[in-house]
Amino acid sequence: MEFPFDLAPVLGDRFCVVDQHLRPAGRRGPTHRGDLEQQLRTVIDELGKASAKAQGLPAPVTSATRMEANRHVLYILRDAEGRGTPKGAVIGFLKVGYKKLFLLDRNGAHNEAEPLCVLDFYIHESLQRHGYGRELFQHMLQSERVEPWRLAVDRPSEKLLAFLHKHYGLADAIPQVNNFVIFEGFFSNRPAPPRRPPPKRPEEEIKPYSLSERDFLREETEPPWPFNLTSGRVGGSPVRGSLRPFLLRRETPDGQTDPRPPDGRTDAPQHRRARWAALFYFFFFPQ
Ligand SMILES: CC(=O)SCCNC(=O)CCNC(=O)[C@H](O)C(C)(C)COP(=O)(O)OP(=O)(O)OC[C@H]1O[C@@H](n2cnc3c(N)ncnc32)[C@H](O)[C@@H]1OP(=O)(O)O
Repeated sequence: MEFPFDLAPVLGDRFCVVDQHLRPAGRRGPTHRGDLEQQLRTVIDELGKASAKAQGLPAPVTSATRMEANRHVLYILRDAEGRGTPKGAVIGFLKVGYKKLFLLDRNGAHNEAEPLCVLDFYIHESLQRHGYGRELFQHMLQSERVEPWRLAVDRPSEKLLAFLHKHYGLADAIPQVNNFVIFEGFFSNRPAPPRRPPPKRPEEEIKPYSLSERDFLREETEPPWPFNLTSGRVGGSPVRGSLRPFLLRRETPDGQTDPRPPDGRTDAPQHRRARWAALFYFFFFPQ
């Protein structure tokens, strides 16, 4: 949608956000320039008219005057590359605002709510179905920090219903008695989208396979004396005992079992059991 003036100074950024003060956040230069303000009013009025025409409405629901009278937010998408015209063009707009509404839930119960509402949405006819609507909608969702299923939509057109279904999976409308449409999930505590994974931790030193690590595991599985006497033999249950020869004992050349650990340490199981026994007596029979 083209205008007879350069749109860059009027709208500022490619995504231009306008509230009731009609002063785009990204606009550079002097804040009060009468010609720019007038041009912005023209842009808003013309966009409102084009949207009304596209929807077959008798009068625009968006105009500069209506913007000033309400606390709505207008997201305007500008063709920043100025393709075809050096003055640039407007691709479309999306208007949202909070409204107090009585809304029915799935059980037909009335709920008072103040959701963010989609009030007017338009992409120029020549650019529809090119993904601009989604780009604009997505920008709004991020700026307003709202999930799509928390929105109420004011009398959506067939095109908008198809759009919401396609891009956000919103299809299951909860019937209302007013003109607003809400979707399944509006009242639910649906979880927020998954968080970004935490930053990767710096590489840790890779620990070599070592007996000391294995000792720690073994001591955890074996209770101290006298609680390890239940299996009928000193040293623990048959299950734990079945692993023991491979873990702790070695065959000596004369066929006897060497109770020392394979690394030559003298911290054999019976020594540890003796220490546990001493501790047990110290605590339970201090005299
Ligand atoms: C609360 C309200 O504002 S209600 C009024 C909504 N506005 C209108 O109906 C005005 C006319 N329509 C438009 O301005 C636009 O089509 C919008 C704003 C609804 C969508 O913007 P677009 O840039 O076309 O959307 P985008 O390209 O990101 O997504 C395309 C999808 O939107 C839906 N869609 C867009 N145009 C149409 C269409 N003519 N017929 C059916 N579905 C359509 C479809 O799901 C389409 O996907 P598809 O092409 O695979 O079928």
